[in-house]
Amino acid sequence: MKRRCVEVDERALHKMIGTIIDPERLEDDCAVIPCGDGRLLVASTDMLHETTDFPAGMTDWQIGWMATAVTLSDIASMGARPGQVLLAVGLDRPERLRGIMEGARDCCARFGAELVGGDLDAHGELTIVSTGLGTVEAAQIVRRRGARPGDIIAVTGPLGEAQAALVGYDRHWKELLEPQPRVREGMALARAGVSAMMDISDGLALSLYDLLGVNDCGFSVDTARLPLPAGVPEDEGRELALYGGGDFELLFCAPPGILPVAGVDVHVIGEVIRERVVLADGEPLERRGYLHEWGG
Ligand SMILES: Nc1ncnc2c1ncn2[C@@H]1O[C@H](COP(=O)(O)OP(=O)(O)OP(=O)(O)O)[C@@H](O)[C@H]1O
Ligand SMILES: Cc1ncc(C[n+]2csc(CCOP(=O)(O)O)c2C)c(N)n1
Ligand SMILES: [Mg+2]
Ligand SMILES: [Mg+2]
Ligand SMILES: [Mg+2]
Repeated sequence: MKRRCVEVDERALHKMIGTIIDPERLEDDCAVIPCGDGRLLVASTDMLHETTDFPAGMTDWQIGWMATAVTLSDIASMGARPGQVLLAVGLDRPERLRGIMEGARDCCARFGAELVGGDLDAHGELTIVSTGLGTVEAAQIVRRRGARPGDIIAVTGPLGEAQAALVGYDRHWKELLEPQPRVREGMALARAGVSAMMDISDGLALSLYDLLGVNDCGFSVDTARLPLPAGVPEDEGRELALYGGGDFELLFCAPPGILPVAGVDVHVIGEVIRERVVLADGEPLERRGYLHEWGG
């Protein structure tokens, strides 16, 4: 939530969590758990609330879909195959449950996962926590750490569409409300040998800073190369693409030689550099995006 006087944001609180659990655990979109014979389990859990995540006019089916899609997107970002999803629903009105569950089931089915459990509670504000499990060969997992100078930086699709819908570009309403996790793309990119990957839930700029936080190199993007939301004037589109949240495309780095990757829409937007900074058109990029904040 945006507040005028910001004292703490979620990234600062993550640092505190890293004094309580192993900080390396916080470096990726999912927790990574060995499960024998060279395979890894990846697990993600994400909480969404009516007031901050479910815009007015969204159907209950779309709410269930979105809550599931955000978690499958984290699994995709590790190059993993989604397996199971559990949905915990803090329900404000009982008649909403069927639509929410059907949306979650349909999103699971679309991306090869199965809805296998969850929890149910009465709650003043509709709140949904989705938990997803996936699996990946240890040799194939992709983490946020691993970028190397000279790698290209790329994304899997247009940026800023969800935020464009929020500021009134109705043609992007469906992209905002029914995000499509890049599950097939994540697995194909992992097989192709990308060096680092994450999803862009909080906007490109914050995501680049997340990569900066766990790599020993920097990230330089060329704003003229950003895939912009259709139907938006270019300057505004660039602003939405850099700082808007809710897109759920994959952001990755890769040795240039692995491109193209069959069946994946790849937009190269920049290059990994030696200096530990995030640059846009050669200037330091503002660290701003969809960030939960607590103010005084
Ligand atoms: N309260 C917490 N306790 C332990 N680990 C946490 C906590 N919150 C986040 N993490 C871990 O920190 C890492 C990053 O989490 P974060 O929520 O920033 O990523 P994300 O789920 O990809 O982003 P978003 O929530 O915007 O979709 C993940 O590995 C997550 O499991
Ligand atoms: C009012 C409103 N603003 C933005 C969005 C897009 N959106 C959906 S999930 C998410 C981030 C990940 O969530 P979190 O970081 O809370 O896990 C974002 C930015 C929306 N649906 N509604
Ligand atoms: Mg993520
Ligand atoms: Mg999260
Ligand atoms: Mg977030």
